[in-house]
Amino acid sequence: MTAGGRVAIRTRALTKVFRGFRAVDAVDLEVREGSVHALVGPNGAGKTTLFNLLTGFLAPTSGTITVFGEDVTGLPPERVARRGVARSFQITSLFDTLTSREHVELALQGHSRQGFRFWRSEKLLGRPRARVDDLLTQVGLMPLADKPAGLLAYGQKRALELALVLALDPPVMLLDEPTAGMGIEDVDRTIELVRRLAAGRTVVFVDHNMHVVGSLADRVTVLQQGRILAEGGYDEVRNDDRVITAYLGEADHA
Ligand SMILES: Nc1ncnc2c1ncn2[C@@H]1O[C@H](COP(=O)(O)OP(=O)(O)OP(=O)(O)O)[C@@H](O)[C@H]1O
Repeated sequence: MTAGGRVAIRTRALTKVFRGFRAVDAVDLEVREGSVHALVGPNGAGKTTLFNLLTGFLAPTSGTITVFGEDVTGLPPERVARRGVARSFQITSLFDTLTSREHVELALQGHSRQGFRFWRSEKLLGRPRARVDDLLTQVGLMPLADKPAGLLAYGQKRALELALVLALDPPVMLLDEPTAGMGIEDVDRTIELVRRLAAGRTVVFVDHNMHVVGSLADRVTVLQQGRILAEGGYDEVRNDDRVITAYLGEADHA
């Protein structure tokens, strides 16, 4: 989790307009290599839209995105992924009848077919079985490797999602609400898991749970109405009056 000298992701004046509505508005974001960076903000602040822009799932209306200094603005997701940025997928993309092992095998096959050649570990390519076991072990699913995904508990499915993004071995990992919908036990297990997965890579995540943000993030960017409202360490932004007001405003409207 130590921040390196390089910038992993940088955006300049990044903007996404939906039919005249500025969902992301002139955002200058800097994610340092090796950091764990949280994106937070009230509902509708633009977190998901920003996430989709960073991973190529949406094309920006204007502004630029660079990954390790290279311009990726407007590139489709698979080409952004090839530059080292991969995101977690939600449970909705799991196949009920396939086992955890089969999911991970598929993810690894997709990975080698698309040729993520910048960072793949040659040593591991000849040992797919060992690699599958290793990934399942990392997320704690080895004992359930041969159970169909449809029969896994909610927290286990979320762990499988993490295994699938890890299969890509991305230098930059984007996690969309990794603890959403979890009970406290699964939340704490996931915090530990993400902390381990973050070693040696850059992680950007969106989460509404401030316990998760406080436990994991080296740096927090607070968005409101598409703009950066505040940025800094967790304690710094938590005590920022503008942030408190933004969240109180949300509670008022709830
Ligand atoms: N495809 C779209 N077309 C029109 N408006 C959109 C679209 N996607 C998002 N928006 C709007 O952009 C704003 C930001 O949405 P976004 O989902 O990025 O916010 P968020 O911070 O992720 O919110 P939440 O915490 O509720 O997930 C919202 O007002 C939303 O209604």
